[in-house]
Amino acid sequence: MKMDNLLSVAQAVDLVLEYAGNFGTERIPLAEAGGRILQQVVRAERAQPPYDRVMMDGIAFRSGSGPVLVVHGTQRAGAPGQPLPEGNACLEVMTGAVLPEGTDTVVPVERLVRDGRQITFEAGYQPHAGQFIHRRGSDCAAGTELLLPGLRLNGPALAVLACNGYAEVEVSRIPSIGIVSTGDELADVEGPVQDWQIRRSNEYAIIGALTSRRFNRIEQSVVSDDLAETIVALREQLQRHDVLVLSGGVSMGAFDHVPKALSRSGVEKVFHKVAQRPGKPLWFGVGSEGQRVFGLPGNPVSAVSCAIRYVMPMLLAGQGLSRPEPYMVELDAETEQSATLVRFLPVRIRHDASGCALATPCPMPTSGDFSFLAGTDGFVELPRGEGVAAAGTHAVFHGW
Ligand SMILES: Nc1nc2c(c(=O)[nH]1)N[C@H]1C(S)=C(S)[C@@H](COP(=O)(O)OP(=O)(O)OC[C@H]3O[C@@H](n4cnc5c(N)ncnc54)[C@H](O)[C@@H]3O)O[C@H]1N2
Ligand code: MOO
Repeated sequence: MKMDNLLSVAQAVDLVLEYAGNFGTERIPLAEAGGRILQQVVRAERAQPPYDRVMMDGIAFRSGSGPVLVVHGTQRAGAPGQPLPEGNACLEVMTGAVLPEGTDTVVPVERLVRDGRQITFEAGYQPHAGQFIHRRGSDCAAGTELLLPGLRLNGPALAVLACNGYAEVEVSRIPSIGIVSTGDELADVEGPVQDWQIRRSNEYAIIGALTSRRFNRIEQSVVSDDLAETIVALREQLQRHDVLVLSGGVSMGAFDHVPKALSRSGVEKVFHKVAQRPGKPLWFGVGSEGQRVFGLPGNPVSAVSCAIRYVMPMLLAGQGLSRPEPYMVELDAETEQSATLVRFLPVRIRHDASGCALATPCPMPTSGDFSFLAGTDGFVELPRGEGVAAAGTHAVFHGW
């Protein structure tokens, strides 16, 4: 059958990922590093904690001394450790303070009975020697490898960087992405719109997907359905960006100039058309300087589905993240399959009482109707098959 000659989704994704490469690294201030991908080894600046540290507000004393202790001063956090005098002495201590020299045990203030400078413990209280102290180096030794390249930096990771003196951090560089909309029918988001025009929306679906994944170096541009103008615009965009994401102009129409304009701009085609619905006319190629170029089909459901299924995995792989584990969900209603095409089926996700993710199909009327899409969470990838996929079928989910 003719469709069988088309590339499968799996083959097309593999080809895109083959070209993922990486986009280099950059040093950025620590406070801007949340969500970025670490590209250096982070080592402990010194032992942590760097000193024996008091865990409770109370007193520190030498175990075995007493039973009546005399307070000789206060050891605050942020001050060098004080020596404890000989005899039945103790020091008032604060949480986080250096354990005073000569003490080995801390008793919380709630357990103390105080009379002026004299301290005894509440009736029946027996402190264990060495209690309530964070020992120097109990967290890690100096020089320990704490974080490795490839980690997505979350809050705790930023805290580890801060604690070890990393004011700047080496992370994967965010590629520069040019989003190019093609079409004479496209009008701006604001301003007048004629009866024969539509407002440009695909780039916002793509921007939403990009920025929610922290890809925020984006430039938008528009070209008309004119071959010469498209070539000029694409050559310029190729000089400015690592990745181009075009929408529209990749199917069979007399004004669908994108494949020709790309090849005349030195972009080598890797594939055109994939056995999928929506998004069959997807185009992917590589520029003369390694720029990755996606020609997304113009229909809005096709454009955003292909952005999620192909552009995002390529960008994430280029950040040094491994291929994500498939996120499986269970269909909660039967759904028609296609014998020849993989279906990207929009769904809403909910969880049953046992936590299992259930996907409610929200089939698209056509790939041009997308108002309903905003109420969905993403799509499932339904393999080719005869007839219907029964309720209970497991499928891979891709979130918007
Ligand atoms: N003879 C054939 N015609 C078509 C085929 C085919 O195989 N043979 N494939 C169809 C499929 S499937 C798709 S998908 C579309 C893809 O077409 P293009 O990529 O060439 O896109 P356009 O024709 O430029 O536009 C399609 C549709 O999308 C609207 N559009 C375009 N850009 C935007 C935008 N930025 N924001 C919102 N909407 C946009 C455009 O107005 C059209 O309605 O081709 C089929 N035809
Ligand atoms: O496959 Mo096209 O992407 O339906 O409209």
